[in-house]
Amino acid sequence: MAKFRTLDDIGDVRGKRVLVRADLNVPMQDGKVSDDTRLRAAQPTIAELADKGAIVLVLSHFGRPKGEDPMLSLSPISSALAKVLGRTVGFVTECKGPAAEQAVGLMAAGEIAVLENTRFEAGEEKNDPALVAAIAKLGDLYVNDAFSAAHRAHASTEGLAHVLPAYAGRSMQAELEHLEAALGEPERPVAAVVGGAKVSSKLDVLNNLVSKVDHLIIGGGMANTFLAAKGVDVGKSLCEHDLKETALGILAKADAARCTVHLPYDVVVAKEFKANAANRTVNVHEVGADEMILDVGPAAVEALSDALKTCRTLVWNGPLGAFELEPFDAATVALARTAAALTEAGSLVSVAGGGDTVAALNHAGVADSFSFVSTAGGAFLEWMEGKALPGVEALRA
Ligand SMILES: Nc1ncnc2c1ncn2[C@@H]1O[C@H](COP(=O)(O)OP(=O)(O)OP(=O)(O)O)[C@@H](O)[C@H]1O
Ligand SMILES: O=C(O)[C@H](O)COP(=O)(O)O
Repeated sequence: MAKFRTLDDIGDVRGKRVLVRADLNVPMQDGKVSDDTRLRAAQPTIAELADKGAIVLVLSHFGRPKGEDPMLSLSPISSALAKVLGRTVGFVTECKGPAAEQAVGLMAAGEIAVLENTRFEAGEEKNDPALVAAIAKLGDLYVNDAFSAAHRAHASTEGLAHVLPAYAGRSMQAELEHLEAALGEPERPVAAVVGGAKVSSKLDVLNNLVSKVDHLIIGGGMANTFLAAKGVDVGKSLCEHDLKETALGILAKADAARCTVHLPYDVVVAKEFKANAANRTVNVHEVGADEMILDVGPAAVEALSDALKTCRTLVWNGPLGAFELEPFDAATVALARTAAALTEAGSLVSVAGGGDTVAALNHAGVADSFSFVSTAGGAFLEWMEGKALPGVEALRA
């Protein structure tokens, strides 16, 4: 970490406007934050800066909006952040421009405000210098505390670091230190569990991961795409049919790299995507045309647990099933508990990351038993692949 400027190097911030890029992209259910891990991760940096008299302006994206979308406003999340911090948090309805400048101009030393979703701006994901300059007008200093968004070279995650004095926040610093300690030189065999719903963005990662791990356990929507690629009829399951060729390429690469790929052979299916939907456990070849695969089946989970017992290191991103909807949480909970028990027994180093993955581990009651739980999903996987993360690189001293 010596290569990065941190809050230890930031000097006197009293009265200075500090733009803090946090990751407030938290899971929501029924309009409420269902897991506040990322908000708690943002707390040390925000509190430290506010206590030192800075005017703290929190920047973040939320979801993947196409332009302005009231459903993806950060307003409700700023209230949740206030609860976590135990402090008053204001909300500014823009992240740049005259209205934002006026609102920030009225803030006093030690006050905190969240600015509106940076992805409402077309220039955010393009890292547009004009947007970078407009946001930079609001601040004197920039602190990046969003390791989980550091794989994006966006205006708020990368561009700002080039135009304002830039520092790593406490959460960013802790993530980099812990990941290096746990996974810098992982003990083999290494298993990776990759599940969840972001199939297209994670397929790229798998392509690189197969040459680095000994066991690749594929679950969630990811598994459906691989099963379909192998000719299985997955019915109405979440599946990216246009990526079947890519999936086959990954399987071939895994084979060449002697990486064992584990795909479910029994699955839990339902006709509706809702809690307690009528369901049945079937062989993957027996999924009905009107059914969805919502979880890995119990026989496959037992085999996965056995495979895990032979491993020394585990990296986990993405739940094995639709864990928010009981009983489709069963596979994720069972494998998480096996991993936690192995970690507690000292035979496994377990590192997990991902917004929903962390929520799933909390749901299983085992997050504290893992060796390290990262707030990051995609960024965590790219770090694991050995890729340079633009948001981290831009902070190098
Ligand atoms: N078989 C399935 N069908 C539909 N959705 C599924 C299935 N399995 C898992 N999911 C959904 O995947 C979502 C989580 O996927 P996601 O890829 O976002 O994981 P994550 O841990 O949040 O990683 P990241 O931080 O990279 O987003 C959950 O909402 C879960 O319901
Ligand atoms: O949830 C995440 O992994 C981060 O917040 C990044 O979100 P993104 O994948 O939409 O860029």
